[in-house]
Amino acid sequence: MALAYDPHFIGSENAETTSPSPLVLTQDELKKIAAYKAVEFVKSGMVVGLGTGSTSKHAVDRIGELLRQGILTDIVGIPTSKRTHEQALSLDIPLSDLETHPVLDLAIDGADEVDPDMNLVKGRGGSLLREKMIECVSKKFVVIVDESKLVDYIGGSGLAMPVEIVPFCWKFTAHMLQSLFQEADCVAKLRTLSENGEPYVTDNSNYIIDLYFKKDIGDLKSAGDAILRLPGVVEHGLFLGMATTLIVAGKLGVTVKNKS
Ligand SMILES: O=C[C@H](O)[C@H](O)[C@H](O)COP(=O)(O)O
Repeated sequence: MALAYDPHFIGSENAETTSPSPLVLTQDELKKIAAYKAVEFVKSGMVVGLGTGSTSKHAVDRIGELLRQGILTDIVGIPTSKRTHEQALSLDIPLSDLETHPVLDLAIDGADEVDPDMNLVKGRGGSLLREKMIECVSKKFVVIVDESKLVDYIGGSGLAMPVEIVPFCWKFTAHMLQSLFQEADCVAKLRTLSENGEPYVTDNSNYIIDLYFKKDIGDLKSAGDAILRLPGVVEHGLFLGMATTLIVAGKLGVTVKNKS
């Protein structure tokens, strides 16, 4: 049986706290706990980047709830995807964009992988470009994950590292990407829709190539730079040195780690 969410379960910053109950929390409950903890960083009057994905969804819901209760006021949200835009609209969160607010006070978002230096892989939900544009101009970027997202090294989950590319001659770009990481035994795959096998199209009308590595890709900055040098590439899902705070919810409690 899953435990009902208890906001008082969360402990203080930089401290590991234990759950008052031996019952096992579901992964979604852990995501919610991390998200609610992150929303404690949101103060009235802030411009806040609203992330995308199943973890961020809880944070956006919570911001909407606190606005409705009048606990938060004068919040401006900058959504990182069309999906989050719709969610925020449904919650009456006032929205704006980077052209009006080129600097954000805070952004909260999930991640697909987090390494010990707080480098991230993002974009398995398809929203990496808008996320990166918004999160790289946020004074504080709070990353929220359940403990399953922690890896020893980037690529360590064996799951995809997404790259957003233009649709024009996508097979060529996929081939170039795969060739770039031959030494890591990379396989590049076009992301497709499970329903009909058609290419997945991002909010920016692009495609996504998912890179799978069998070996460590080595220096992450060099890897990211090499990807960006390929002309058909728009952006990649490596978010290096961007996270300022990491909130991890695990079976034993919540950890808040700040960038050193
Ligand atoms: O494109 C999706 C985003 O980068 C998500 O933040 C990331 O995939 C994590 O998503 P979730 O919280 O659903 O695991």
